[in-house]
Amino acid sequence: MNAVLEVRNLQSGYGDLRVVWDVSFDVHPGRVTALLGRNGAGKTSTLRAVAGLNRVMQGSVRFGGEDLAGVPPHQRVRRGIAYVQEGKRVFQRQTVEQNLLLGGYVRKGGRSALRAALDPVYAMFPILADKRAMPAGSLSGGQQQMLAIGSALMAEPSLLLLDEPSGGLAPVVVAEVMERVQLLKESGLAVLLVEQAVEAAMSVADHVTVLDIGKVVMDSPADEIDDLAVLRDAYFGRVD
Ligand SMILES: Nc1ncnc2c1ncn2[C@@H]1O[C@H](COP(=O)(O)OP(=O)(O)OP(=O)(O)O)[C@@H](O)[C@H]1O
Repeated sequence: MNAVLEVRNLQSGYGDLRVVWDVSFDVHPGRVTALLGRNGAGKTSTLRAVAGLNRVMQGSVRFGGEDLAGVPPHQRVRRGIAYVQEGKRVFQRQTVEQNLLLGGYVRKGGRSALRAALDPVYAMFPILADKRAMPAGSLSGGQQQMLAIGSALMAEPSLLLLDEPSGGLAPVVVAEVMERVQLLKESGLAVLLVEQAVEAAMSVADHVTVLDIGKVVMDSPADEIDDLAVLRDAYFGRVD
């Protein structure tokens, strides 16, 4: 199947500061591309460029075959790109359901369509249905991460950008979050996953792109990486 997202020779950064120097990868429907690399490698900056929050200085970001140059962030959401930022961005005082409804604000079709969109999200995350009337701030860290993802899904995206969903969570909770990512990809969603937790990312990844200092240092189908030591070499450079 054709790639839904094609990033080619991307250069991007903050103001005039360039931190992404040459990054290319694809994301396909029903597949997870994992963007890995050590702190400061440029992973978040790359996601932000795809979401339209950082300027593309060179290269291109194409979504559904169209170049996104000049398309502002909110229109990218409308076109089907949802971005779950690092650090569980939920509205703490609003209920779970209010958070989800806010996530669907870009949808067309009025109130009834918005409410109907809740059903598949509750089916994917039954804990959110159980806690729908609770303030989001009363949820555990893992549940808040599920809520952040659920809110993004309310916009009915075809591409989900996930920035470090494992951040600050216990390993058993990370495994639960990754199980949901697995289900999402099986439902046909294209997922671009940024992670520090390599093993968690590898549990769902179909393709792996490793960045260092804003450049791709390794690019491989996940099933060709049978030894995580290979990834470690890509992270820290071979000494042999
Ligand atoms: N708002 C900003 N203004 C200027 N420079 C920034 C900004 N945010 C990040 N940077 C710099 O851009 C570089 C890449 O950071 P980025 O956050 O993309 O890396 P990362 O791979 O996502 O790492 P981490 O997991 O630590 O966030 C780093 O050198 C960082 O200091």
